[in-house]
Amino acid sequence: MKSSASSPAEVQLDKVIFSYGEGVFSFDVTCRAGHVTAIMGPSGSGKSTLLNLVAGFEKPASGHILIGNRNVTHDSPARRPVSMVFQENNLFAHLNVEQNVGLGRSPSLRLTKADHAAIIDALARTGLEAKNKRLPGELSGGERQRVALARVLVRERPVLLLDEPFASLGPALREDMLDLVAALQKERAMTVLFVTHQPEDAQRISHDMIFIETGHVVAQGPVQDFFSKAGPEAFQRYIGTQQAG
Ligand SMILES: Nc1ncnc2c1ncn2[C@@H]1O[C@H](COP(=O)(O)OP(=O)(O)OP(=O)(O)O)[C@@H](O)[C@H]1O
Repeated sequence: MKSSASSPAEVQLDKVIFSYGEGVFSFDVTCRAGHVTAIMGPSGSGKSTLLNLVAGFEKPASGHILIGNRNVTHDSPARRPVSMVFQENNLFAHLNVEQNVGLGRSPSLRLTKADHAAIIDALARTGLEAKNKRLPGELSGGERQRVALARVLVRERPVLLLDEPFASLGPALREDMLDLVAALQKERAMTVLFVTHQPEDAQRISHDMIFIETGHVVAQGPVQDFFSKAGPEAFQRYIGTQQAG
C-alpha cells in the first residue's frame, strides 16, 4: 500500500548502532514530521550513513528505525515510505524524462491513466513539460535534478532524503532548486532530511538542524539557534573552519 504524502511522518533513529568495521556510528535522534531537518557535519562524519540507515541501504547492528511510528528496521528499501535524491546518477540514461519519472509509479513502467496524469502534473510542477521526451544526457545538471524531484512527487512518499542533491550546481541555480524543494515540501507536508555542506542552504529551507561529528549527533535544535552567537560550539567551530578554508 502506498503511504499518503498528506500524513506527515516523524523519522526516528532509536538507539541505532551501526559499524562499517572500524568507525562506530550511534544515532538516537528524531526528525519532526512535516519539517525540513538539515544534517551537517565534517566530511566522513556519517551524514550519508544516517540517510542510508533511514532508507534501508544499511541495517543497524542494534536499535530501531521508525517512520511515522512504524518500525521499518527490517523492511527492504522498496517497502519504506521514503524517496531519496542523490548528488547525481538519479536517472537511467537510456530512459527519457517521462519514463524516468514514471519509474516512481511503476518499476516496470506499466502505467495507468491516473499514473500518466500524475506524471504530467509533476513535469508541469517542476517546469519540465517541454522536455518530457529528452534523455538525461540532453539535459543540464539542474534539469536532471528536477526530473529526480518530479519522480519524488509521483512516488507520494511522506519522507524525502536529500543527499547533497544540488552540490554540483552554481549558487543561483542552487537557490532556485532549494526554493522548489521548499515549495514541494510545504505542498505535500513531507518530512525532509537534507544533507548539505552549505550553511546558507541549510538556513534557506530548514526548520531544524542535526550536527554530526565522528558518527554521533553532537547538537540538534531549531536551525536559527545554530546561527546565533550562542549556537552550539562544535557547529560554530565547523563553520568557522569552512569560512577560513
Ligand atoms: N560502504 C562503506 N564501507 C566502509 N566504510 C564506509 C562505507 N561508506 C562510508 N564509509 C565510511 O564511513 C564514514 C562515514 O561516511 P559517510 O559517507 O556517512 O560520511 P559523510 O558525513 O556523508 O561524508 P561526506 O560529507 O564526505 O559525504 C567515512 O569514514 C567513510 O569512509
